[in-house]
Amino acid sequence: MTVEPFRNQPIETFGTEEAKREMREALRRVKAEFGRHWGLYIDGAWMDTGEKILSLNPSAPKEVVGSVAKAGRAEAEAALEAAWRAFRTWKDWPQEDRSRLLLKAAALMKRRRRELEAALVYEIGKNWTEASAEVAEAIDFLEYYARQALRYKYPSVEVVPFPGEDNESFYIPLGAGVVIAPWNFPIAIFTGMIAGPVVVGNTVVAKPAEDTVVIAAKVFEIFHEAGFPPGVVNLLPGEGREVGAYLVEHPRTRFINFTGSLEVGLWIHERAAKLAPGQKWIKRVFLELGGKDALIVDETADFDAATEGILISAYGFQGQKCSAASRLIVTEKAFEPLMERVLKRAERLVVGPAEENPDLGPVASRAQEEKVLSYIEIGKGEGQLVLGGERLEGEGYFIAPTVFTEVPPTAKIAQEEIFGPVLSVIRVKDFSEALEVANGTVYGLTGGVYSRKREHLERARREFHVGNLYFNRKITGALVGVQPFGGFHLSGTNTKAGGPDYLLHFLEMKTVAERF
Ligand SMILES: NC(=O)c1ccc[n+]([C@@H]2O[C@H](COP(=O)([O-])OP(=O)(O)OC[C@H]3O[C@@H](n4cnc5c(N)ncnc54)[C@H](O)[C@@H]3O)[C@@H](O)[C@H]2O)c1
Ligand SMILES: N[C@@H](CCC=O)C(=O)O
Repeated sequence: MTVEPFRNQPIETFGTEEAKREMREALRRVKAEFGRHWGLYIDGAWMDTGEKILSLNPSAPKEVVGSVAKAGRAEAEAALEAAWRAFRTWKDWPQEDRSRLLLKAAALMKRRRRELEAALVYEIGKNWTEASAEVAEAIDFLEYYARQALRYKYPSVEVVPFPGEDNESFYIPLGAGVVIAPWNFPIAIFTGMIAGPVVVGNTVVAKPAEDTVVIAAKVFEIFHEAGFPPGVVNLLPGEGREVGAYLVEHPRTRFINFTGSLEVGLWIHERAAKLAPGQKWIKRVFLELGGKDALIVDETADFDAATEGILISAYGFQGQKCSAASRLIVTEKAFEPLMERVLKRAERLVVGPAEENPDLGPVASRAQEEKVLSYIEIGKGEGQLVLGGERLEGEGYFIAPTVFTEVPPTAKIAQEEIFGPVLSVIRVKDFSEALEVANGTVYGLTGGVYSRKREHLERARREFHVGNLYFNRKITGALVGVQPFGGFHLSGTNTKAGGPDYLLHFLEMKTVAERF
């Protein structure tokens, strides 16, 4: 098999008239299919159930983007059964052939790129560039894991020779596992969490988040067209607490690949550790969870560059990224010049319906809106509200970019993940205190430093304890293969998605020794 070296997909910023025209056309086409219904996808076939999950447009929640059949326990059983049946043969496919299927899926995704971007705009409220970056990431996961998997081809492990014996060790897949995904990267994370285990010979039952079932169905149209054998990938939309929990506790679930909140992640960790009757393995559990990510700016920083990095990190996709900057830690001498710039730029940010490509679209759902507004109320008692702090006019879930200053490091809005367009600014006396505050939460996902002082950057490299640390740039938008992604502490098990070790999580090593 010959493949070109991996290269990241370009992200469209819609600067040209042609790109804008293409996107408007894609939005028109996706809107024309509003209300369409998809089934579950089990054992290579689409099937319906009596119940539906409706997907709403958060910019205009009266609009139904589409619906997907809702799975219950019977469908979960059927999907797991199909996945185990498929595993019997899929595990023995030559690695090149499995990789080729991912490359085919990537090619199909590229052909449908604008349509998928438009679906993200309507289903979850991403602006055009955020949508483009996410579809690019989904394609990257397919392309990257297809190539990485070739490293584990039989017999790939070097062992020390021993006289009179033939010793070999090789990797084998685990079995049928469950993928449970969040709504905030409903194509990239969803695709990546499926593609990784599957390409090395596992099979998967995938449960998308309830708010993003349409984009999940489109991913499965692509898997179907790519030609995955029946049962290798199965789509099981349903309620997390019902069908998700059922799959987590099921004795035939071999591994759980979860991305989502700390609360649900810890619950899964606990439940998956319990041996169910008939279960004969210890489930492998991967949990990629939340963040309370901090950007530090010191007095030597380029304040203009820092301002741009802060705004995109704090407000990109309305702050609904696990990597988002939700804390800004500023040294005393940097405070005034920096905050003057940040507030001047932030108050000019445009909030509106995602299809109009504003700086910020709506937050994802009514539940998100309520959660963010409740944190804003808490913040009013903890810091000084200097920008935003309110819901904006309009049908959609629009929240103004919000800034609180003089926030104590121990405040709730400086400790808990808000997952919205809210920035808590903490003033510190010097860089040492900045690092101490930055490390002072239960999370450890992303972080960043704006400084021109080499000593500060090197100190942060050693002492700022996060999985993804960025200097003099935004702290979001890790690129597949370039910045393997995952965090420390309660941010999760740090699988480093899009990194060279990711696929190993879904393999185990077998050793065979033969005495001659
Ligand atoms: N670390 C990362 O890479 C990363 C990436 C994206 C999002 N996140 C985190 O995800 C969170 C936002 O996503 P969310 O609101 O969809 O998270 P969530 O935990 O509410 O839901 C995630 C998924 O879990 C399912 N679920 C809910 N309860 C369940 C249960 N009891 N058993 C099994 N499944 C269950 C949901 O239906 C959904 O599919 C944020 O905390 C964010 O930081 C982390
Ligand atoms: N990997 C994404 C964040 C995913 C979590 O929401 C980033 O790097 O910004």
